[in-house]
Amino acid sequence: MTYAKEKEVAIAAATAAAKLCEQVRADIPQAIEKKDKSPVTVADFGAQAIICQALAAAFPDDPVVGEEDAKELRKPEMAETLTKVTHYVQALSPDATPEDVTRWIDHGNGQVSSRYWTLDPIDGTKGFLRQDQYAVALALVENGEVKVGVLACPAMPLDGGQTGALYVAVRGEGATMVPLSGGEPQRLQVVMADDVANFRFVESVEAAHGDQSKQNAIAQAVGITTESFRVDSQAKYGIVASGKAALYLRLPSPKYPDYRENIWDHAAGAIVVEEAGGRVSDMYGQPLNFAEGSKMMNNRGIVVSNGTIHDQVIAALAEN
Ligand SMILES: Nc1ncnc2c1ncn2[C@@H]1O[C@H](COP(=O)(O)O)[C@@H](OP(=O)(O)O)[C@H]1O
Ligand SMILES: [Mg+2]
Repeated sequence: MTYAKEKEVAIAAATAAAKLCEQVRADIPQAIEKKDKSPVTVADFGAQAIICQALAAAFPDDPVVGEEDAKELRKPEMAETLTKVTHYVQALSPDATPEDVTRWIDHGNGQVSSRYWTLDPIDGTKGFLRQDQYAVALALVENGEVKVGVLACPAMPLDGGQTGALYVAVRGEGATMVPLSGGEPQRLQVVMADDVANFRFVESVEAAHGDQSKQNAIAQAVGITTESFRVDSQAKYGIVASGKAALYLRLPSPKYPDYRENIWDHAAGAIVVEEAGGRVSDMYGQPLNFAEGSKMMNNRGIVVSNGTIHDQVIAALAEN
Protein backbone atom coordinates (compact mmCIF):
# COMPACT_ATOMS: atom_id res chain seq x y z
CA MET A 1 0.00 0.00 0.00
CA THR A 2 1.55 3.28 -1.02
CA TYR A 3 -1.21 5.67 0.07
CA ALA A 4 -0.53 7.83 -2.99
CA LYS A 5 -4.11 9.09 -3.30
CA GLU A 6 -4.46 9.62 0.45
CA LYS A 7 -1.25 11.65 0.48
CA GLU A 8 -2.26 13.76 -2.51
CA VAL A 9 -5.74 14.51 -1.16
CA ALA A 10 -4.41 15.28 2.34
CA ILE A 11 -1.75 17.66 1.00
CA ALA A 12 -4.23 19.52 -1.21
CA ALA A 13 -6.83 19.78 1.57
CA ALA A 14 -4.40 20.91 4.27
CA THR A 15 -2.81 23.45 1.92
CA ALA A 16 -6.22 24.90 1.03
CA ALA A 17 -7.22 25.02 4.70
CA ALA A 18 -3.96 26.77 5.60
CA LYS A 19 -4.72 29.39 2.96
CA LEU A 20 -8.15 29.96 4.49
CA CYS A 21 -6.60 30.29 7.96
CA GLU A 22 -4.07 32.86 6.77
CA GLN A 23 -6.83 34.85 5.12
CA VAL A 24 -8.85 34.87 8.35
CA ARG A 25 -5.75 35.82 10.32
CA ALA A 26 -5.01 38.75 8.05
CA ASP A 27 -8.50 40.02 8.92
CA ILE A 28 -7.74 39.71 12.71
CA PRO A 29 -10.22 37.08 13.96
CA GLN A 30 -12.19 37.25 17.19
CA ALA A 31 -12.07 34.35 19.62
CA ILE A 32 -15.35 32.56 20.34
CA GLU A 33 -15.47 30.67 23.63
CA LYS A 34 -16.35 26.98 23.48
CA LYS A 35 -18.22 25.11 26.24
CA ASP A 36 -14.88 23.92 27.69
CA LYS A 37 -13.76 27.61 27.72
CA SER A 38 -11.14 27.02 25.00
CA PRO A 39 -11.15 29.45 22.06
CA VAL A 40 -12.34 28.74 18.53
CA THR A 41 -12.46 31.05 15.49
CA VAL A 42 -14.17 31.18 12.10
CA ALA A 43 -10.92 29.74 10.71
CA ASP A 44 -11.19 26.56 12.84
CA PHE A 45 -14.68 25.97 11.43
CA GLY A 46 -13.75 26.95 7.88
CA ALA A 47 -10.64 24.76 7.80
CA GLN A 48 -12.57 21.75 9.12
CA ALA A 49 -15.29 22.35 6.48
CA ILE A 50 -12.78 22.55 3.61
CA ILE A 51 -10.85 19.45 4.66
CA CYS A 52 -13.94 17.36 5.40
CA GLN A 53 -15.44 18.32 2.05
CA ALA A 54 -12.33 17.01 0.29
CA LEU A 55 -12.14 13.81 2.37
CA ALA A 56 -15.85 13.04 1.94
CA ALA A 57 -15.51 13.42 -1.83
CA ALA A 58 -12.36 11.30 -2.17
CA PHE A 59 -12.95 8.68 0.56
CA PRO A 60 -16.70 8.59 1.27
CA ASP A 61 -16.43 5.53 3.53
CA ASP A 62 -13.72 6.91 5.81
CA PRO A 63 -14.84 8.43 9.13
CA VAL A 64 -13.18 11.70 10.16
CA VAL A 65 -12.53 12.38 13.84
CA GLY A 66 -12.13 16.13 14.00
CA GLU A 67 -11.92 18.65 16.81
CA GLU A 68 -14.87 20.88 15.88
CA ASP A 69 -18.59 20.34 15.45
CA ALA A 70 -21.31 22.58 14.04
CA LYS A 71 -23.84 22.28 16.88
CA GLU A 72 -23.26 25.80 18.21
CA LEU A 73 -22.86 27.26 14.71
CA ARG A 74 -26.39 26.12 13.80
CA LYS A 75 -27.95 28.19 16.61
CA PRO A 76 -29.80 31.32 15.42
CA GLU A 77 -27.57 33.61 17.50
CA MET A 78 -24.54 32.29 15.60
CA ALA A 79 -25.96 33.20 12.16
CA GLU A 80 -23.48 36.02 11.67
CA THR A 81 -20.55 33.75 12.49
CA LEU A 82 -21.83 31.07 10.09
CA THR A 83 -22.13 33.72 7.37
CA LYS A 84 -18.49 34.67 7.98
CA VAL A 85 -17.32 31.05 7.88
CA THR A 86 -19.24 30.53 4.63
CA HIS A 87 -17.65 33.65 3.16
CA TYR A 88 -14.13 32.28 3.76
CA VAL A 89 -15.07 28.80 2.52
CA GLN A 90 -16.50 30.31 -0.67
CA ALA A 91 -13.08 31.76 -1.53
CA LEU A 92 -12.05 28.12 -2.12
CA SER A 93 -15.39 26.51 -2.91
CA PRO A 94 -17.52 29.22 -4.56
CA ASP A 95 -20.86 27.35 -4.54
CA ALA A 96 -20.77 26.49 -0.83
CA THR A 97 -23.90 27.37 1.15
CA PRO A 98 -24.16 27.72 4.96
CA GLU A 99 -25.92 24.32 4.98
CA ASP A 100 -22.99 22.76 3.09
CA VAL A 101 -20.57 24.30 5.57
CA THR A 102 -22.30 22.90 8.68
CA ARG A 103 -22.76 19.51 6.98
CA TRP A 104 -19.06 19.34 6.05
CA ILE A 105 -18.00 20.35 9.57
CA ASP A 106 -20.18 17.62 11.07
CA HIS A 107 -18.73 15.09 8.64
CA GLY A 108 -15.76 15.49 10.97
CA ASN A 109 -17.65 14.04 13.96
CA GLY A 110 -16.94 10.40 13.11
CA GLN A 111 -15.67 7.66 15.37
CA VAL A 112 -12.31 5.96 15.65
CA SER A 113 -12.46 2.71 13.66
CA SER A 114 -10.16 0.32 11.79
CA ARG A 115 -9.49 3.08 9.25
CA TYR A 116 -10.19 6.74 9.98
CA TRP A 117 -8.81 10.24 9.54
CA THR A 118 -8.15 12.55 12.44
CA LEU A 119 -8.16 16.30 12.00
CA ASP A 120 -7.22 19.33 14.02
CA PRO A 121 -8.26 22.19 11.72
CA ILE A 122 -6.27 24.64 13.84
CA ASP A 123 -3.95 23.17 16.39
CA GLY A 124 -2.67 25.92 18.65
CA THR A 125 -5.69 28.20 18.35
CA LYS A 126 -4.15 30.38 21.07
CA GLY A 127 -1.01 30.77 18.95
CA PHE A 128 -3.15 31.50 15.92
CA LEU A 129 -4.89 34.31 17.82
CA ARG A 130 -1.55 35.65 19.10
CA GLN A 131 -0.18 35.76 15.52
CA ASP A 132 2.30 33.02 16.56
CA GLN A 133 2.69 29.42 15.40
CA TYR A 134 -0.22 27.10 14.65
CA ALA A 135 -0.77 24.01 12.51
CA VAL A 136 -3.41 22.37 10.36
CA ALA A 137 -3.00 18.70 11.26
CA LEU A 138 -4.45 15.77 9.32
CA ALA A 139 -3.62 12.07 9.62
CA LEU A 140 -4.87 8.73 8.38
CA VAL A 141 -4.89 5.90 10.94
CA GLU A 142 -5.30 2.23 10.07
CA ASN A 143 -5.51 -0.50 12.70
CA GLY A 144 -4.19 1.93 15.29
CA GLU A 145 -1.13 2.92 13.27
CA VAL A 146 -0.73 6.36 11.70
CA LYS A 147 -0.08 5.76 7.99
CA VAL A 148 -0.14 9.27 6.52
CA GLY A 149 0.40 12.61 8.25
CA VAL A 150 0.28 16.14 6.91
CA LEU A 151 1.09 19.18 9.01
CA ALA A 152 0.73 22.65 7.54
CA CYS A 153 2.51 25.35 9.57
CA PRO A 154 1.86 28.67 7.78
CA ALA A 155 3.93 30.76 10.21
CA MET A 156 7.04 28.54 10.30
CA PRO A 157 10.20 30.47 9.36
CA LEU A 158 12.30 28.58 6.79
CA ASP A 159 16.01 28.71 6.04
CA GLY A 160 16.33 31.28 3.28
CA GLY A 161 13.80 33.73 4.64
CA GLN A 162 10.50 32.25 3.42
CA THR A 163 7.62 31.49 5.80
CA GLY A 164 5.30 28.48 5.83
CA ALA A 165 6.09 24.77 5.90
CA LEU A 166 4.19 21.65 4.89
CA TYR A 167 5.46 18.51 6.62
CA VAL A 168 4.40 15.24 5.00
CA ALA A 169 5.01 11.63 6.00
CA VAL A 170 3.88 8.22 4.74
CA ARG A 171 4.66 5.14 6.85
CA GLY A 172 7.83 3.51 5.55
CA GLU A 173 8.54 6.23 3.00
CA GLY A 174 10.22 8.93 5.10
CA ALA A 175 9.19 12.49 5.84
CA THR A 176 9.60 15.63 3.77
CA MET A 177 9.12 19.36 4.12
CA VAL A 178 7.90 21.51 1.24
CA PRO A 179 7.55 25.28 1.50
CA LEU A 180 3.81 26.03 1.64
CA SER A 181 4.33 28.45 -1.23
CA GLY A 182 5.63 25.54 -3.35
CA GLY A 183 9.00 24.09 -4.25
CA GLU A 184 10.99 20.90 -4.04
CA PRO A 185 10.30 18.52 -1.13
CA GLN A 186 13.27 18.29 1.22
CA ARG A 187 13.88 15.06 3.13
CA LEU A 188 13.63 15.47 6.88
CA GLN A 189 16.15 14.01 9.29
CA VAL A 190 16.21 14.38 13.07
CA VAL A 191 19.30 15.83 14.74
CA MET A 192 22.37 13.62 15.08
CA ALA A 193 23.77 12.98 18.55
CA ASP A 194 26.92 15.03 17.85
CA ASP A 195 25.13 18.12 16.47
CA VAL A 196 25.45 20.04 19.73
CA ALA A 197 24.22 23.36 18.30
CA ASN A 198 20.81 21.86 17.52
CA PHE A 199 20.47 19.90 20.75
CA ARG A 200 17.68 22.08 22.08
CA PHE A 201 14.28 21.23 23.46
CA VAL A 202 10.83 22.54 22.65
CA GLU A 203 7.73 22.88 24.79
CA SER A 204 4.35 24.67 24.65
CA VAL A 205 4.00 28.41 25.01
CA GLU A 206 0.98 27.80 27.23
CA ALA A 207 2.24 26.97 30.71
CA ALA A 208 -1.08 25.28 31.54
CA HIS A 209 -0.56 22.70 28.74
CA GLY A 210 2.37 21.07 30.52
CA ASP A 211 4.72 21.10 33.47
CA GLN A 212 7.42 23.51 32.43
CA SER A 213 9.54 23.17 35.57
CA LYS A 214 9.67 19.38 35.29
CA GLN A 215 10.19 19.59 31.52
CA ASN A 216 13.22 21.81 32.10
CA ALA A 217 14.56 19.51 34.83
CA ILE A 218 14.29 16.44 32.56
CA ALA A 219 15.93 18.23 29.63
CA GLN A 220 18.82 19.19 31.91
CA ALA A 221 19.06 15.65 33.23
CA VAL A 222 19.73 14.40 29.67
CA GLY A 223 22.32 17.09 29.02
CA ILE A 224 20.33 19.85 27.29
CA THR A 225 21.52 22.95 29.06
CA THR A 226 20.12 25.73 26.83
CA GLU A 227 16.72 27.26 27.52
CA SER A 228 13.70 25.77 25.76
CA PHE A 229 12.08 27.02 22.56
CA ARG A 230 8.46 27.76 23.35
CA VAL A 231 6.28 27.08 20.34
CA ASP A 232 2.53 26.57 19.93
CA SER A 233 0.94 23.55 18.26
CA GLN A 234 2.34 20.51 16.47
CA ALA A 235 4.81 22.88 14.83
CA LYS A 236 6.99 21.44 17.64
CA TYR A 237 6.97 18.05 15.88
CA GLY A 238 8.03 19.77 12.65
CA ILE A 239 10.95 21.39 14.50
CA VAL A 240 12.15 18.04 15.91
CA ALA A 241 11.69 16.31 12.53
CA SER A 242 13.77 19.06 10.87
CA GLY A 243 16.68 18.51 13.26
CA LYS A 244 16.31 21.92 14.89
CA ALA A 245 15.62 20.42 18.31
CA ALA A 246 16.32 17.02 19.85
CA LEU A 247 13.40 16.84 22.27
CA TYR A 248 9.78 17.91 22.74
CA LEU A 249 8.40 17.34 26.22
CA ARG A 250 4.74 17.61 27.21
CA LEU A 251 4.26 16.43 30.78
CA PRO A 252 0.90 16.57 32.58
CA SER A 253 0.23 19.95 34.14
CA PRO A 254 -0.03 19.80 37.94
CA LYS A 255 -3.11 22.00 37.49
CA TYR A 256 -4.88 19.41 35.30
CA PRO A 257 -3.68 16.03 36.58
CA ASP A 258 -6.52 14.15 34.84
CA TYR A 259 -5.96 15.67 31.39
CA ARG A 260 -5.79 13.16 28.54
CA GLU A 261 -4.28 14.03 25.16
CA ASN A 262 -6.42 14.16 21.99
CA ILE A 263 -5.48 11.97 19.02
CA TRP A 264 -5.68 14.96 16.64
CA ASP A 265 -3.09 16.85 18.69
CA HIS A 266 -0.45 14.17 17.99
CA ALA A 267 -1.21 11.77 15.10
CA ALA A 268 0.12 13.87 12.20
CA GLY A 269 3.11 15.18 14.13
CA ALA A 270 4.07 11.75 15.44
CA ILE A 271 4.42 10.11 12.01
CA VAL A 272 6.39 13.09 10.70
CA VAL A 273 8.95 12.69 13.51
CA GLU A 274 9.06 8.89 13.30
CA GLU A 275 9.59 8.95 9.55
CA ALA A 276 12.36 11.52 10.03
CA GLY A 277 14.13 8.96 12.25
CA GLY A 278 12.87 10.04 15.67
CA ARG A 279 10.80 8.41 18.39
CA VAL A 280 7.45 9.27 20.00
CA SER A 281 5.96 7.76 23.16
CA ASP A 282 4.16 8.74 26.32
CA MET A 283 6.13 9.65 29.48
CA TYR A 284 6.34 5.99 30.50
CA GLY A 285 7.75 4.96 27.12
CA GLN A 286 4.43 3.47 25.99
CA PRO A 287 3.35 3.89 22.35
CA LEU A 288 0.56 6.43 21.78
CA ASN A 289 -2.76 4.63 21.42
CA PHE A 290 -4.68 5.81 18.36
CA ALA A 291 -7.04 2.80 18.36
CA GLU A 292 -9.47 3.44 21.22
CA GLY A 293 -11.10 6.84 20.98
CA SER A 294 -10.51 10.53 20.51
CA LYS A 295 -8.77 10.79 23.90
CA MET A 296 -5.72 8.66 24.64
CA MET A 297 -7.03 7.41 27.98
CA ASN A 298 -4.12 5.04 28.67
CA ASN A 299 -1.30 7.42 27.81
CA ARG A 300 0.10 10.16 30.03
CA GLY A 301 2.33 12.96 28.78
CA ILE A 302 4.22 12.98 25.49
CA VAL A 303 7.92 12.50 24.74
CA VAL A 304 9.20 13.24 21.23
CA SER A 305 12.89 12.86 20.50
CA ASN A 306 15.56 12.36 17.90
CA GLY A 307 15.70 8.72 19.06
CA THR A 308 19.23 8.66 20.43
CA ILE A 309 18.20 10.22 23.77
CA HIS A 310 14.75 8.65 24.07
CA ASP A 311 15.54 5.85 26.54
CA GLN A 312 17.58 8.26 28.64
CA VAL A 313 14.60 10.67 28.81
CA ILE A 314 12.21 7.88 29.83
CA ALA A 315 14.70 6.73 32.50
CA ALA A 316 15.05 10.29 33.83
CA LEU A 317 11.26 10.58 33.99
CA ALA A 318 11.03 7.33 35.96
CA GLU A 319 13.47 8.72 38.53
CA ASN A 320 11.89 12.17 38.92
N1 LIG B 1 -4.24 20.96 30.18
C1 LIG B 1 -3.79 20.66 28.98
N2 LIG B 1 -2.70 19.84 28.85
C2 LIG B 1 -2.22 19.52 27.64
N3 LIG B 1 -2.77 19.96 26.47
C3 LIG B 1 -3.85 20.76 26.54
C4 LIG B 1 -4.41 21.15 27.78
N4 LIG B 1 -5.46 21.95 27.51
C5 LIG B 1 -5.56 22.04 26.17
N5 LIG B 1 -4.59 21.33 25.57
C6 LIG B 1 -4.36 21.11 24.14
O1 LIG B 1 -3.20 21.82 23.75
C7 LIG B 1 -3.35 22.08 22.37
C8 LIG B 1 -2.37 23.12 21.92
O2 LIG B 1 -1.09 22.58 22.02
P1 LIG B 1 0.20 23.43 22.39
O3 LIG B 1 0.15 23.68 23.86
O4 LIG B 1 1.27 22.46 22.03
O5 LIG B 1 0.18 24.65 21.56
C9 LIG B 1 -4.79 22.48 22.24
O6 LIG B 1 -5.19 22.25 20.91
P2 LIG B 1 -6.12 23.35 20.14
O7 LIG B 1 -5.34 24.60 20.04
O8 LIG B 1 -6.37 22.66 18.84
O9 LIG B 1 -7.35 23.47 20.98
C10 LIG B 1 -5.48 21.56 23.25
O10 LIG B 1 -6.03 20.40 22.63
MG1 LIG C 1 -5.13 20.92 18.92
